[in-house]
Amino acid sequence: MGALEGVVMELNDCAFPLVDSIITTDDPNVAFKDTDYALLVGSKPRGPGMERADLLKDNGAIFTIQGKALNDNASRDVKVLVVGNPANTNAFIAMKNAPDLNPKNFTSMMRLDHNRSLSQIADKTGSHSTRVKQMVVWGNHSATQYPDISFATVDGKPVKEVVDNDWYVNDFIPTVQQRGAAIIKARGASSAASAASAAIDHMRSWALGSDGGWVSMGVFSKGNSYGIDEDLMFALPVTCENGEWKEITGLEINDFSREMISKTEQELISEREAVAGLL
Ligand SMILES: NC(=O)c1ccc[n+]([C@@H]2O[C@H](COP(=O)([O-])OP(=O)(O)OC[C@H]3O[C@@H](n4cnc5c(N)ncnc54)[C@H](O)[C@@H]3O)[C@@H](O)[C@H]2O)c1
Repeated sequence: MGALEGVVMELNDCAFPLVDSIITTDDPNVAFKDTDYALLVGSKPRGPGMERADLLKDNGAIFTIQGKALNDNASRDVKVLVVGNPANTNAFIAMKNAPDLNPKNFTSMMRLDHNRSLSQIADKTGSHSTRVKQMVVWGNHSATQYPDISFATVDGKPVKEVVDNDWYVNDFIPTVQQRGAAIIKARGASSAASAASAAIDHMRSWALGSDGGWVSMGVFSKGNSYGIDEDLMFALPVTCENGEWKEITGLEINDFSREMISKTEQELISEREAVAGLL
């Protein structure tokens, strides 16, 4: 709680025009009272020698409590963004522990992966990230994620016509998948500014709309149009309008994409199995 006081001092010192007051608490029932936007960032990092299943369980305990507190206290229209890793499964646990809230209110952060993809394409093609459209990242926020350029355009041209397939498969995909690790290696600390910026992008699109633009969000997969397991928190291509996200349906999935989507789907299914006791 001492460190939190320092955070509040910094927030006050930013003199943000929209900050009215700040409540500090370690009680989720107080923190989530009438909450409209919840950014769940706190989670336990993976320690040396820690198995993935142990990490899932330890973090699962955090997100069970937060899901219940959101269920009992938050606004019925609350928008929840889970950033803390493993973000998709943590969001899934929170959602399952909030049965009175619409599952569509829970999302996990894939926007950083989406933005990383835009930036890599812009760099490769000598364009700008704002000129890259219709990017899709499927699946889990992990090394199995599938950054898919099948529908993407740059300066109005299909990206697939501008870059060669070898770069796409052997350079672009692994670079985006491993970007988090590359940043840790270079900086000695995990991505912070880019992650915070992506969280703002995610919430801004969700709340204010994406103007028809495609964005990637980890969302509840129930009823998805791509044959993906219907009980996962899975990154899909969406547009946002009127405070709601909507899946982009009807995209043609080729064999390569199907294989990549299936791989990340299998990982999420195994994560779900590891936390079955918390759901
Ligand atoms: N989805 C993404 O794209 C993405 C990107 C960047 C970081 N992340 C993840 O976001 C998380 C936060 O990253 P960071 O760099 O700020 O890590 P950090 O270690 O600096 O901060 C984690 C915070 O979680 C808090 N915490 C620990 N246990 C908690 C609990 N039971 N309840 C609430 N809070 C608790 C810790 O006190 C700490 O302040 C990590 O899990 C990281 O892997 C995700």
